[in-house]
Amino acid sequence: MANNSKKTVLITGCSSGIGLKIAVQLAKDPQQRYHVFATMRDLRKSGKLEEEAGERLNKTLEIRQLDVTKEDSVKACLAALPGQTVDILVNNAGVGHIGPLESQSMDDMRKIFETNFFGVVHLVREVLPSMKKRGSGHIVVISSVMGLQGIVFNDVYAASKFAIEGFCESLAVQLLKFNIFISLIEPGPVNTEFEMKLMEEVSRSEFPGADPETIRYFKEIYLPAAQEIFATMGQTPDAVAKATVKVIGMTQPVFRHQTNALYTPLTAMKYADNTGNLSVRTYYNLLFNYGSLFHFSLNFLKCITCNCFRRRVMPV
Ligand SMILES: NC(=O)C1=CN([C@@H]2O[C@H](COP(=O)(O)OP(=O)(O)OC[C@H]3O[C@@H](n4cnc5c(N)ncnc54)[C@H](OP(=O)(O)O)[C@@H]3O)[C@@H](O)[C@H]2O)C=CC1
Ligand SMILES: CC1=C(/C=C/C(C)=C/C=C/C(C)=C/C=O)C(C)(C)CCC1
Repeated sequence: MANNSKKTVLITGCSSGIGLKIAVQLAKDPQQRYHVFATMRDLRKSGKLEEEAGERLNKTLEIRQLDVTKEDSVKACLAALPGQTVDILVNNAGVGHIGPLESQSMDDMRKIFETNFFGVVHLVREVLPSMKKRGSGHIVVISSVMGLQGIVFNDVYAASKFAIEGFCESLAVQLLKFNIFISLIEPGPVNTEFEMKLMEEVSRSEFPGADPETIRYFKEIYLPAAQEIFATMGQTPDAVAKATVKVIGMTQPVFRHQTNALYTPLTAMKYADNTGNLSVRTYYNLLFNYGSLFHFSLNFLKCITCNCFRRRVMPV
């Protein structure tokens, strides 16, 4: 049972990756400020979390079942919490989706939104009344740099993260009146099972409905470049969890936090040029024209922030 002096934290998607690490770091907080309910949709996957929680298991960390796309599961999980209250809600559960748009079914796309958008909306809607009544609360969302800047062949995934950013940006203003904070954590690439799941899906698909030229761009240009980006600038889930735990510990939590400083020049481009052409054309050039020149090494990040590159991308 949660100790009254501790804050109750509910985290979604704790079977692996970022969610698992946030749960463990909060449960091991040196000041013992948190009682963590680490949830997952399939309890058969609890082994890794149990192992990492160690002696904190069933003390400051309890594991519960929760599928964010299932109404009954959400209701049952919240009803079983001590006092049916959540002080800090961490919406981490999410699924990726890549590939040519023409080969994706509408059903596949809806499933991405069911988890990444409606899954969050549903939980927020459920916890809000009691947070408002108590005049306190913190809602954390693991969004993405793709909630700020789209990436080629990630069209629907990026759209789901843009959607949640718009939702939070709108809601945050009203909630401040109730002393409830929202924080969007925006990681760049993170080396978790997320990417492995995508690669596995891609290896099984023959991309029905997509033309050979698009399939070639996806497989021969995008995929190797993306893999190199993960290898060169990918963060560990521990690093993203550490940044999230820091935001959770703030007395006045920030609304946005990008976890990867190497990636910020890429998200900043759209604010540097209102027409949007700078970012669209820079991504185009990085992918199709300068790939071999830059080898997608970290140096390109320095390069795209310099004026000579800007003049080449946008000649007057
Ligand atoms: N990895 C990356 O490069 C980045 C990831 N993110 C975001 O971080 C979050 C965590 O991803 P990450 O740790 O990398 O990936 P993982 O695949 O390791 O973790 C995703 C977690 O979400 C769970 N999940 C998926 N669908 C549901 C559902 N319907 N209900 C409950 N849980 C569900 C998974 O459970 P199960 O094991 O059952 O599938 C898993 O526990 C996601 O929101 C993702 O969009 C943001 C930026 C970059
Ligand atoms: C930066 C960059 C690329 C890839 C970026 C990737 C792959 C980002 C992944 C982010 C993730 C996985 C976020 C999850 O939410 C390209 C298009 C290869 C080329 C141009 C520069």
